[in-house]
Amino acid sequence: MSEPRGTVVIKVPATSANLGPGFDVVGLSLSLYLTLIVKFGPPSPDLVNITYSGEGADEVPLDPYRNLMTRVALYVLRCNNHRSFPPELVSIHADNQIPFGRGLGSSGAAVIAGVLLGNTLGKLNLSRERMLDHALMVERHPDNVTAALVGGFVGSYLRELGPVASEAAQVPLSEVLPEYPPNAGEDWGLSPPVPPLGIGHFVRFGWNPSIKAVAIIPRFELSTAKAREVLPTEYSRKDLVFNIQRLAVLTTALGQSPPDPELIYEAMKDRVHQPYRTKLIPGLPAVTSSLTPESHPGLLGICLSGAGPTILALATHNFESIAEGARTIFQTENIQVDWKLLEVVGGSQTYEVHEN
Ligand SMILES: Nc1ncnc2c1ncn2[C@@H]1O[C@H](COP(=O)(O)OP(=O)(O)OP(=O)(O)O)[C@@H](O)[C@H]1O
Ligand SMILES: N[C@@H](CCO)C(=O)O
Repeated sequence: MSEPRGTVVIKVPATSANLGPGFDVVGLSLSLYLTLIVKFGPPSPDLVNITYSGEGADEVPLDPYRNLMTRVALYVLRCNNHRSFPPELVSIHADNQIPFGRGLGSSGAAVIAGVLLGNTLGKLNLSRERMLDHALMVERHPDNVTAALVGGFVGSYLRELGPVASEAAQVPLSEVLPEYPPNAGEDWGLSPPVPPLGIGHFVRFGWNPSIKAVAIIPRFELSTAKAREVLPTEYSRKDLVFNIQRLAVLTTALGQSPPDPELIYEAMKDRVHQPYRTKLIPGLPAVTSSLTPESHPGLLGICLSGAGPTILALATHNFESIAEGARTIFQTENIQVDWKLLEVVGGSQTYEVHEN
């Protein structure tokens, strides 16, 4: 018989996607965490008890069939021949530092936490690549989930799939993540849409550790879904070339020592998503154009974080003055902000805690 399990901790970082020109391509993992404390005990028919503290604690569903993390865990379990949560699972406490709907990857962190949870509960030993496949069936753009899983400054692409795998990867999310367990007597079977192999591929770029991230966080939420609705479906060649040129430079420039503010500032400009999101985030163009390395020494570049509304300023010093500069501009639009100085960190971790 295998050893009874005690407590497992799962820790997933926040992420900032896009970094300006890398829409749906690059992500950066940052030092705010979603932490799960998962407790096991003697087998019991009772459903797992979920509790939350921190960001989102007053709005997140605690029913394991409605909560995003446990629904993802259940999806991973069902894809790997486990019908449900193991009877030894007693409780999950989530402590969350990542604000919801602000562009700091809260949903990506919840999805990765769910994948790691499913992997732990089913003792599946999935490889990191296979875990990413499962995550990409839920969050279909790879930037946040890849950075949250592997950590650092990461670029990723989705592989073009053949017709069969392509169909499997396009199933509606409601089928990947059904909200409810089957009614009594019904069986939802063991045939969820299993992810095709090797959907996502990634590479980690160099990062100069003297570069920190100032996150300027407006006090309003903007859902990623809403911020994607305003984007066009077609772009001019001029705008695409503008972004590709900058992204190519940025992926190396942020690893160089010393970092070159002139190079990075221009390389963090974007024409694919930020201009269209301005109508949802008053003050965005003024903040990204008024704060420069000349006006605020130490600033390297500034952009929208993920789908917004958070602004991400990369800098080596002078953090408070950069954040206050952004605050002043947002105030003219009647938007209040909070700001945090964040470090670029490693990826997700799962570890057992042995209690005496
Ligand atoms: N820890 C969590 N547990 C359960 N649900 C969560 C958790 N974190 C986020 N969510 C869900 O994800 C939603 C936010 O996701 P959304 O994609 O809109 O924004 P985001 O991930 O914070 O920002 P971005 O994708 O731009 O970085 C929340 O409103 C909530 O429904
Ligand atoms: N690349 C995504 C990140 C948000 O999750 C977007 O900008 O919509």
